[in-house]
Amino acid sequence: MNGETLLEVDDLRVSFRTGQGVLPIVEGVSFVVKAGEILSVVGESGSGKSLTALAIMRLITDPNAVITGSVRFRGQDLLGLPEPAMRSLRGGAIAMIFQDPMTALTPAYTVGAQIVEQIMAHRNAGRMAARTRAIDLLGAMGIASPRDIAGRYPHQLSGGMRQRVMIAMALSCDPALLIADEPTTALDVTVQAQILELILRLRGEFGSSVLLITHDMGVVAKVADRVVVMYAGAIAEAGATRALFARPAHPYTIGLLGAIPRLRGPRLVRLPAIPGAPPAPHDRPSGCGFAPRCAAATGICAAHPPLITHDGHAVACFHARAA
Ligand SMILES: Nc1ncnc2c1ncn2[C@@H]1O[C@H](COP(=O)(O)OP(=O)(O)OP(=O)(O)O)[C@@H](O)[C@H]1O
Ligand code: NI
Repeated sequence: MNGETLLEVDDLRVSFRTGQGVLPIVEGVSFVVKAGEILSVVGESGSGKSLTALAIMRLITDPNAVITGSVRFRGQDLLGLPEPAMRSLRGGAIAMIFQDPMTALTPAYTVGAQIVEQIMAHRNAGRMAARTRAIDLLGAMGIASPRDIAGRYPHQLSGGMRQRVMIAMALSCDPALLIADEPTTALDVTVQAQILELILRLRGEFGSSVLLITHDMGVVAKVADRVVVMYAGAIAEAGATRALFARPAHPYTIGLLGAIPRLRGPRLVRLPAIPGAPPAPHDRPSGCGFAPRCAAATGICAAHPPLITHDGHAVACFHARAA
């Protein structure tokens, strides 16, 4: 890891024009992904994780979407890039994989043919060379008989195998950045672990940076170097995974980690998952989004807490636990 900044997201905002006015969803998110690192964005459903990723990739197609802020990849502003240039980045220097690989795979072609097409479209490779590389990649994904799998159609493969194929396809053009949105959520636990191992190995073997979106703190603990915790469209807390797990400062992170053991009678029990649910986008409070669910909330939380960074650990909470 050389620590160089690869992706820089600054005050990213995504809103939608609706009949009732403009609905903000992503409300000013900033983070960087450094070369060779795995950064995880974690948060409950509806916190704006996927829209953040889609905005970075310029894949929000809703004509009512309003996107502001800046996204820089290797210093280049992606939000202002002409679409043809953006298209050649996608699947090239920046690749994305989704929860459901079927959305990215075409049912009518064998998976081998799709990887070959991808390689030929983004690199100056002939069909033979592309085919060799496709087979090599499938092998590198831990697929025991890559030639056999390359000849199959997506629907002939298991969910875990399809996810491997999609990762192989994403890596086929040596992306500097892989954006993975809940890549293991649809898989059973064993396959989940295998896919995470695979993502972890990518950095070593391919040198890719990874922006990994998940709602699972266990996944974060396993693979992420740094983590961004999102709540109701904003960053609640961000920092190095180890520091954040050792000393979570935001009540939401503390809740996510189940980190406050409480004495109940003679037994030490963990608090259950955070009671309540995140606010719907049209129901978000004007101040701290977490306040309605927060045991520490007071009057001051009616204001929006600024994200304050200290030693690389950022927290947006008036009642942040001291580090
Ligand atoms: N085109 C749209 N118009 C209006 N609202 C939208 C649109 N697309 C998404 N949203 C809303 O934005 C919110 C955030 O969505 P997003 O998919 O980014 O959340 P997420 O954090 O990825 O959640 P999950 O864990 O469920 O994937 C959701 O409440 C969703 O309903
Ligand atoms: Ni999502």
